[in-house]
Amino acid sequence: MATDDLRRLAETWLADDPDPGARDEIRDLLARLPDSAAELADRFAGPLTFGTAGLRGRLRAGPNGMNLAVVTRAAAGLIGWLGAQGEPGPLVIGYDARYGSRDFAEQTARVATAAGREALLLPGPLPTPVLAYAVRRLDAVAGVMVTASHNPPQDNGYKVYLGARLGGPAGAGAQIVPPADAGIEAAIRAAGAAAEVPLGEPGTLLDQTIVQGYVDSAAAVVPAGSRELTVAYTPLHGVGGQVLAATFTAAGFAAPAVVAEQAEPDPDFPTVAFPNPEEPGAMDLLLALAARTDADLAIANDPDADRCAIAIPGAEPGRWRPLSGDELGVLLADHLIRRGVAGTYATTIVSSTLLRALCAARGVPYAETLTGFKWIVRGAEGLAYGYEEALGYCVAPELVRDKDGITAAVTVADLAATLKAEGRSLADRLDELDAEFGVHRTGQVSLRVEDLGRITATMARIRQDPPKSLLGDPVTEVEDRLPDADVLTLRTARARVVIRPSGTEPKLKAYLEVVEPVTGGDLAAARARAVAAMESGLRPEISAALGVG
Ligand SMILES: O=P([O-])(O)O[C@H]1O[C@H](COP(=O)(O)O)[C@@H](O)[C@H](O)[C@H]1O
Ligand SMILES: [Mg+2]
Repeated sequence: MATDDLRRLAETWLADDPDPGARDEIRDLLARLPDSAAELADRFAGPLTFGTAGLRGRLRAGPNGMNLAVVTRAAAGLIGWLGAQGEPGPLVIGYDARYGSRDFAEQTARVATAAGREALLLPGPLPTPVLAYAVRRLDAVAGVMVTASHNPPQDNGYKVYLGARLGGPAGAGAQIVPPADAGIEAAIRAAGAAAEVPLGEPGTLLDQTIVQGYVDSAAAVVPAGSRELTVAYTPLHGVGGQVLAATFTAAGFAAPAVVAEQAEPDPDFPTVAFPNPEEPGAMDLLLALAARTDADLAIANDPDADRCAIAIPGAEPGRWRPLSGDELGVLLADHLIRRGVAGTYATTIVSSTLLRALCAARGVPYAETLTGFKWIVRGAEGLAYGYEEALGYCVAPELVRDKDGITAAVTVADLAATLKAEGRSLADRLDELDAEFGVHRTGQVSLRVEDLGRITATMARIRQDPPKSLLGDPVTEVEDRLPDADVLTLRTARARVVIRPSGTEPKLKAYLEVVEPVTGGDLAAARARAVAAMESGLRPEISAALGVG
């Protein structure tokens, strides 16, 4: 864009931005033109759009960031769209402990009340699943959760949920999907200037009853059983701590030992490089605590507590083994199937194929959807359970129509305690599943970029010239989901690779799977072959194909 056009865009925005800090940022960038041209162009590259999980972006001024002006217009668009649907009912609003979260939540409430809609604010920074629960429980017309989940501290985001009347039976309390997201985006564009959006009263602050309601229902997700279990836990500087501890004690477990440095919400996430349990090192303090307290199970939530990661004692004393989302996802499915929980079991096209095999063997209905929990929860009539490889699990779809790191945690604790009472462990159950179905080893390669164009270019290049062979086997199938979804799947006899751009972060992701049959009952040998195929074969091959490293 020409510098003059950029300057005009920025000046127009400046005149409308209600936040003095944000105005200073833009003024500063304008003063430093032409040196700041690239930065300004990026900030005005376009509006944030609804990705995998709502709006998400850097906290910074301009349309391509999360800031008060963008949130005001987003709220005005949402409220306008709800009005246009002719649906009455309250909007319920939650927020995490990130920079800006509370302000963005309160601004959303004011936009709602000015338009004559009741706004109900959750009583403090709380987990995303509490908001998703509240949308259903309070029969809200819609919900907003201000959070950027596990993203870096500089980010924030805005998740939008619809209640039963607009979301339909499967989508009641779930995040928005097309066409609602496009409709709301159009309403946001039409909302006009942020400065002209009317602001009303601050809305109604809900009391702790809603939190207690969630805690009681979450605890009731697990049936009575053994509660002999020692747990180490971290909320990873996020908002999960109190609700998780309350849920554990309500379910009859002892309160877990908590990583002290990460126990309280802190928007700087000071002890981790990325507050994402998937990232290397994020669980180090947790594993140290688990070893120190001789725990049976280590549990981490992501900062908005909709994800759950666990680690189990390793083969050698003092060593801990973090499980992948696929491992825990299949363990939970297996547990619920054994408990006789009827209905469809669902996962996504980027998760392990083990759930499909398990469901087929047990005669249980199975469904597969695109990436994102908004799709999983709509994946089937009569959903019993859903999970995705990104550490997301829904064990109680009638309670929370989204992933829920709290009910997942208490369910895996129930499973671990049940096994422990039988003198067995989660590791034993994983062994049994591998012996029965073969070792399904999954992994991920991701390309983090500064320039989003690199993602588009890489996808185009791989579409044009996909790898002909992987692990020495010919690629027998290349499945392209365009135009429905920007997803490419490659298959060989032993491996599967799914490549797609992230919808929440500037990343290209490849999801890898290698399946190694167990021959002659030798599980250890099959595992070793699977690890070698993944680490010395598929991972380097795909890293090279994507240009990672
Ligand atoms: O960030 P969260 O915890 O809200 O999680 C969100 O983003 C994840 C990553 O999505 P992507 O691969 O497109 O970046 C999705 O797997 C998940 O379903 C979605 O709810
Ligand atoms: Mg999250």
